[in-house]
Amino acid sequence: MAFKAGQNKGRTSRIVDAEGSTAIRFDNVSLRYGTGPDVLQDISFYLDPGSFHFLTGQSGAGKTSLLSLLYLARRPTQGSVQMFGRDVSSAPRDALPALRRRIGVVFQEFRLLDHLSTLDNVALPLRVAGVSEAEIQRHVPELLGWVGLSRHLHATPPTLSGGQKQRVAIARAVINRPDLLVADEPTGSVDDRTATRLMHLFMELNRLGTTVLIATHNEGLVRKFPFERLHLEGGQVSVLPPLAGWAAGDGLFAGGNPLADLEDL
Ligand SMILES: Nc1ncnc2c1ncn2[C@@H]1O[C@H](COP(=O)(O)OP(=O)(O)OP(=O)(O)O)[C@@H](O)[C@H]1O
Repeated sequence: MAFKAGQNKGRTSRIVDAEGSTAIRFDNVSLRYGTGPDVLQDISFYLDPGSFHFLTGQSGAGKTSLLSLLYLARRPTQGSVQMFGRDVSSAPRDALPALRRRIGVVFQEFRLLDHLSTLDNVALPLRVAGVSEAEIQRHVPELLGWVGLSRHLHATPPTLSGGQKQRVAIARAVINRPDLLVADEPTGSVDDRTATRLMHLFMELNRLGTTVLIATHNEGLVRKFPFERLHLEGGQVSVLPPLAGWAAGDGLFAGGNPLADLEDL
């Protein structure tokens, strides 16, 4: 599959594996809002480059807060966050836009631009990166087809259902094949069958080298896929083993490309 257009050239200084993905390291990170209590309390963890994790925890446990540190919307109150081979928590403000372009984000509330079409929303990261219009017209409809939105290329977000908007948001997050994908409840507005198919899209992205972290309340999904869980509780984090009882390659993809039937959505 080729849902990006030549974006990996000229990148340097990362903790990388052979695929060009990134490692994540939190050291003694705390986060609080204003004068409130610590939402994250002195947490430390390391995620391998090219890994795939679920982020779990009850409502209010701090999942969105942790993701906001990863997509560089906030800095920790204490501690350091290492990504792309550097301490991003102390990176100068003018370094942040370039770092953010390497991160795909699916926001819980989608954050689509209502005045732009589906196609133009998804094309945004490519346009920012200077990808040619010809490539955009080739790649964006292809990806929107994979997520089942071929018939909605020119629709604007206010005319779409919640599940359709969610798939536009997912397409926008993955189109540029980011080094890191963080997704906040990315299957919260779709049915189980579509959720499973979207997981296949994330897994395909991961296979191509992207480090993936998916926050979810959907225990059925967590039980279905064999990924470790970064679990938040009481401001603390633990890395827990997969809930699914099968190993990657055991048969989920038997019969070919898992993305092949996404067009039927
Ligand atoms: N902007 C903010 N200002 C003040 N408090 C906040 C802010 N954002 C989150 N919080 C608080 O931080 C805590 C963690 O919230 P967060 O949204 O990170 O949890 P969550 O695990 O993502 O929850 P959910 O599963 O319901 O989305 C909550 O107590 C919440 O009220």
